[in-house]
Amino acid sequence: MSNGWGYADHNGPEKWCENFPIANGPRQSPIDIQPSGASYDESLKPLKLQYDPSTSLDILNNGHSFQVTFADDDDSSTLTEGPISGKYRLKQFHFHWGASDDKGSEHTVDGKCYPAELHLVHWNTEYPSFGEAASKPDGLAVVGVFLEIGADNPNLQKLLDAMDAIKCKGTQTSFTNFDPTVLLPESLDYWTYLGSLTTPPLLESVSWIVCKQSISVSLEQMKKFRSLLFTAEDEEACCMVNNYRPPQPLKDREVRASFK
Ligand SMILES: Cc1ccnc(S(N)(=O)=O)n1
Ligand SMILES: [Zn+2]
Repeated sequence: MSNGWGYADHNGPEKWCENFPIANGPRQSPIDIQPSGASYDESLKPLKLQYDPSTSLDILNNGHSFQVTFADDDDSSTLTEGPISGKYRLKQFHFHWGASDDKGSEHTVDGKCYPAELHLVHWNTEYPSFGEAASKPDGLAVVGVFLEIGADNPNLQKLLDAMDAIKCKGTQTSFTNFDPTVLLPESLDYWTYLGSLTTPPLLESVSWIVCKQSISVSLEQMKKFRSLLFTAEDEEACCMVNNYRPPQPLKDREVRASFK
């Protein structure tokens, strides 16, 4: 893979195993969630997400997605309870989406794809940093939220308005005073399982927490996502779409549900 990993035929998910053999590991993500195969676990606690909007810093096109990065030098924005032990700090959130509304999410539910999926990435404060945590089996916790076509979602608008400033790979702009709580669904019922990062280096360090309820996104708002580019200003333009990894084998794992 001469020019790094991506989502094209020559450097996409089917090729990642060449440079990242863990791609065929025992706890890869995403997965197809089959609700009938998930076991309700009464010991699972409700998610406790406490975010301080003043920790949001900037929004970046990293050439694979766009991400909003948060200050993580103290416990101002954290995830606790839920399926995890201890305290995890919010590092960033980003999305995955498709070229059309029939695909784009990474997790699927009984084979159903959503047009997009939000990932809120947190790291375990048992470890000194995100980088250290990312290599530990209990190092990360990612909350996944499906986006479903429906009414215009005003809570996405600040993100969409910033996209004109980050059209190309490597561009970023200030993105302050944003509370990611507004991106969460009303119900925080969830499925949880042990998995991995869904992009290289595909580290098997993620406790996945996938919300059962989706949030809405309009057709017009999805078109704005698709206006971003994988490419830098001095490269031939390639639309940022289909930046999702397909479901991976469940292998010897269980999926638990926080709800009956
Ligand atoms: C921070 C980070 C890196 C790679 N992959 C992910 S993801 N898509 O599993 O949330 N997050
Ligand atoms: Zn992701």
